[in-house]
Amino acid sequence: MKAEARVKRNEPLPGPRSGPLPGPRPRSGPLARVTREARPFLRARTGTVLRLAGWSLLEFVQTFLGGYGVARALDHGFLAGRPLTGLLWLAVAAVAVLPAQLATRGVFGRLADLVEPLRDGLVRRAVSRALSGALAHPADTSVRSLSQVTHQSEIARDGWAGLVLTLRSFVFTVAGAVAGLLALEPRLLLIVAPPLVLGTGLFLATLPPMAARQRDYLTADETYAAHAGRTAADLRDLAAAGAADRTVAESRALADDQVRAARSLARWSGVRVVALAVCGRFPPLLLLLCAPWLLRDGLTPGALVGALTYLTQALAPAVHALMTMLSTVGGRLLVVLDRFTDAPPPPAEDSPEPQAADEPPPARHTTPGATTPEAAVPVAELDAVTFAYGPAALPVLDRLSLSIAPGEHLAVIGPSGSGKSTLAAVLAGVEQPTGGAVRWHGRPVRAADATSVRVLLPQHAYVFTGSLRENLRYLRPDADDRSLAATIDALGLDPLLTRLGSLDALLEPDRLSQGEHQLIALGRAHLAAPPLIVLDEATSRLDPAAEARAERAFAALPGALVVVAHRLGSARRADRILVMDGPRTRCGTSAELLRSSALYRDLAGLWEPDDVSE
Ligand SMILES: Nc1ncnc2c1ncn2[C@@H]1O[C@H](COP(=O)(O)OP(=O)(O)OP(=O)(O)O)[C@@H](O)[C@H]1O
Repeated sequence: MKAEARVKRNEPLPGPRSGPLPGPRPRSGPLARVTREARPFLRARTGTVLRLAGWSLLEFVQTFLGGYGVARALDHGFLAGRPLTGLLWLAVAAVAVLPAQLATRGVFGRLADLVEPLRDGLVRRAVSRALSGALAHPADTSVRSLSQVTHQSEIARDGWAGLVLTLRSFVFTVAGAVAGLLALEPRLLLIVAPPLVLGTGLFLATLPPMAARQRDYLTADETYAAHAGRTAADLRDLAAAGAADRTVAESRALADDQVRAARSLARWSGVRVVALAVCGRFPPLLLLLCAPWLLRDGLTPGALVGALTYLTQALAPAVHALMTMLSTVGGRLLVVLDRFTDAPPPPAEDSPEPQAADEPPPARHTTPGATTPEAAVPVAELDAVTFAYGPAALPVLDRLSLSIAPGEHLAVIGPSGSGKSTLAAVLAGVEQPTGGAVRWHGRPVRAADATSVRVLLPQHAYVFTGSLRENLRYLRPDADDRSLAATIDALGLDPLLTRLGSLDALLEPDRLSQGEHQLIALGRAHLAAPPLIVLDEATSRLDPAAEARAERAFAALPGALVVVAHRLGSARRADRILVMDGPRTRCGTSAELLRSSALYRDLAGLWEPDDVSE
């Protein structure tokens, strides 16, 4: 069933074939991709486009009469000594505004037929993709799909509506102005056309690179945000694993990428401003410069003023509106539409099958409580430790004393908020106690000893882009292949290794399940084999059998193991159990706790029977 549900890489998205932007993602720029995919959408709506054009003709008439009326009012009216005729022509120019208002109503009526199908198609596509993604990546939650169904499809709809309105208005205004200039004096076109064509050409030339830069910028921004989010979530693990420097270097490189992308975008924006100036400001300037020569050569003053009316009242605002629209909303629209043309994510291989945990627990290297000189010194010790998250806060740990022998396996249990994670952090030296003392090997905790004495693994596992070998050897760079193989075998990492192909194949954290993240982090700690390992929900994404296997693998190491446990089975595997219960906190074997701790009796009764079975 699983194999059937897979989605092939670059397979066309399921969903409406006639909907907008169908098909796989070709290897071209975002503008070319979106244009190619938009063509069939527009072709299917030729009738709507023609009706929009029909209404827009009224805008053509308004523009044409705006300049022509002024020219005639001057030449045939006021300058010819016929003020009434002049006023009549001005009235014609003014009345032409009324049908244009009618056009606006008609245009808005038709607009919905062009805009809503786009939105519906995008939503259908995003939902299809989310469903395919969910089948291919059952463990993933797709924030992107949610954003596409809601936010991004709305941006696309609004952007598309704005673009249609502006583009339509631009085309008919320019056509009206050109027709007016031709009617007044064709030579006028020769003067204003070159800067118009040059500016428009320059502007159009900036579209593809701007679109690509905009996408680069967005990608750099998203990559940085994703990295920052992961870093924040894994902060404790990063600190515990001594990966701070590496993380800072990665963040810096990503921030540099972002700055580079922003600079490049800004450079192209500069070119666009120049295009706007050439297109909008140069034509009236040129016309004024040529005015003396034109007037001497027979151009009437009315035609000159009419031409200036076209350039300043119609052309310049239309060019400005179009360029502003394209560079703001247009850019966003392009990027959003391009995202919808993305191929669905490649399928995850089948997750590793849960490992059977039927092998007997391996022999322990060190017996807790043994009387060797080494065992006499606890690997970690809390001496009347008090810890509060602020001067006025109630202490989470209140004069807690605890001693962990080398090789001992301790499980920590308790209700939510009872302080299990806090204890793990204090024990691992990540948090400093407000009172009492924490000692490792009988000595006060020193930051310098951190990674050599203990590894703390919280729920969010730290996995970086690189090979499996690099990830596993992170805390022990000199580990040889035999040790690596032993760790892989002990933790059940073989299915992942088989899928990757080799220890040196590139491992991309985003393509791994959360369980695989945890297995890699566990493998790293296992290979390092420090004197103390603290697992704080570090196996929460593993099934009970894989969790049991991991805990047995750690228990087989010579170091001590402290596990914040959420299953009774996990607690029962330990040599001792610490029940966090405020002033009634108790520590002992399961049999002892059944007698001494009411909370343990309750928890043991509440936990599922199959938790105990393995
Ligand atoms: N960074 C923090 N700042 C302030 N209070 C905190 C902080 N972290 C934990 N606490 C509080 O300290 C108490 C103990 O939290 P802790 O996370 O150690 O409990 P827990 O037993 O591990 O809980 P859970 O099983 O839900 O993870 C809780 O009341 C919690 O709200």
